[in-house]
Amino acid sequence: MELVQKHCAPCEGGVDPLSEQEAESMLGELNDTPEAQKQPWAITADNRRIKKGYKLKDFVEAVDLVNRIKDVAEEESHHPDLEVGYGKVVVQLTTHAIGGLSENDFILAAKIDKLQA
Ligand SMILES: C[C@H](O)[C@H](O)[C@H]1CNC2=NC(N)=NC(=O)C2=N1
Repeated sequence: MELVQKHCAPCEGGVDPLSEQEAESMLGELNDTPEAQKQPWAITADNRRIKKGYKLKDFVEAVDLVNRIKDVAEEESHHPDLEVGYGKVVVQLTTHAIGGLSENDFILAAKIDKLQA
């Protein structure tokens, strides 16, 4: 099943974060879409987060995207760290309960990519 069709599973710890190899493999799947061609997601140097910057027309469009991210984050009970500026939204995802990356991060990332106009 594609990442975008899956749903975030509750994660309360007790499992290992994804290994570097597992994370790289999921990143490949996440970036293998038209939405990710312009600007791909990247794994941060500490291997604990994935990150992507979206370019928008202006501040209003950036806040609009944040509002749509809010809805999907609440639906999935998984929440990104967001930085908003004029014409930009930077999204970072990690799974706090395990101190690193889980499949939930990649699922939410795939759903956020679909929100772009
Ligand atoms: C029970 C519920 O799934 C957790 O409290 C969620 C809430 N949102 C979350 N969001 C993110 N990004 N990481 C988490 O570990 C997390 N935990």
